[in-house]
Amino acid sequence: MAAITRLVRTTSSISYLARRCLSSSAASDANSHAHRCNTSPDRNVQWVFLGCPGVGKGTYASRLSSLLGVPHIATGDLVREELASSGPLSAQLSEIVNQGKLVSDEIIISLLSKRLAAGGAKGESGFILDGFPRTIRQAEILEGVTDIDLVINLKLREDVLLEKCLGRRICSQCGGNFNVASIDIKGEDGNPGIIMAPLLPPAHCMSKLITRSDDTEAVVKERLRIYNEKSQPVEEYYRSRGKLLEFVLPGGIPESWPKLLQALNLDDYEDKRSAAA
Ligand SMILES: Nc1ncnc2c1ncn2[C@@H]1O[C@H](COP(=O)(O)OP(=O)(O)O)[C@@H](O)[C@H]1O
Repeated sequence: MAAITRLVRTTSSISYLARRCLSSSAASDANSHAHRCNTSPDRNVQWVFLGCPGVGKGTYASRLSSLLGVPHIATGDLVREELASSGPLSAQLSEIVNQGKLVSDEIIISLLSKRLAAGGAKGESGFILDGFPRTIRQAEILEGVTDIDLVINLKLREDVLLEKCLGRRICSQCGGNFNVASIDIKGEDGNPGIIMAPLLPPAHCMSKLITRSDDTEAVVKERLRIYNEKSQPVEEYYRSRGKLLEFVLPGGIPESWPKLLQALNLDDYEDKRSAAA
């Protein structure tokens, strides 16, 4: 309970800086809202990324965060930092994460509150959340304390998700995220194929690559199962509030990034920003 009260305090203190991208007619479709969203340089977005493990939430959230100048806050990273710190929660978290289960709402909200408070103290405003909310309860708590402008729901077929999770690599030195999976699925029965080139590290990272301990086949399958059970209802939660933008990834970063920017009406954002300067 204390953690939730803290989240209330920290998110309310930053929410006044947010501008609503979506208009108040919540029943309207988020896709058309997103097209009309007039992002300006003084705007601090409060966006959420949803999507299955391996879909690329981290990649696209991090790119958008650099483009828009707002922090990218991934609760999975907060959990991994806590694990690495060998703090009081670390043994308990390690068991949960390595089984592919969700950490309790209390713990995740406590980690998120601390992160938001630390950002607030540094003058951060706006955010792109990645990996939160993952349960209806988390969504309700978030909705109760702040205005989420837009929820981007990334989609990719399940066989690709598994391959992408198994191909994930992190450089133990620079922390860079890479992917060695090479996806080339031919279209069949009227369904389109999909090609995703690997995202290979530079030569100096090659010998330092590590794999997340929860990116094994059994654990990824369990995480996908849990996503369908606990997190898919969160999509419906935001859809019914007119905040959900569905985005089916057409391929790797080179094809998907420009199309995502287009869907968000951000394709000429840099030009708009320089024109306004
Ligand atoms: N919002 C959350 N609620 C509960 N557990 C979470 C949440 N975010 C992250 N976790 C925990 O951290 C793990 C890693 O999260 P993340 O890096 O987002 O993985 P994924 O690749 O599955 O999206 C999850 O499997 C879960 O145990």
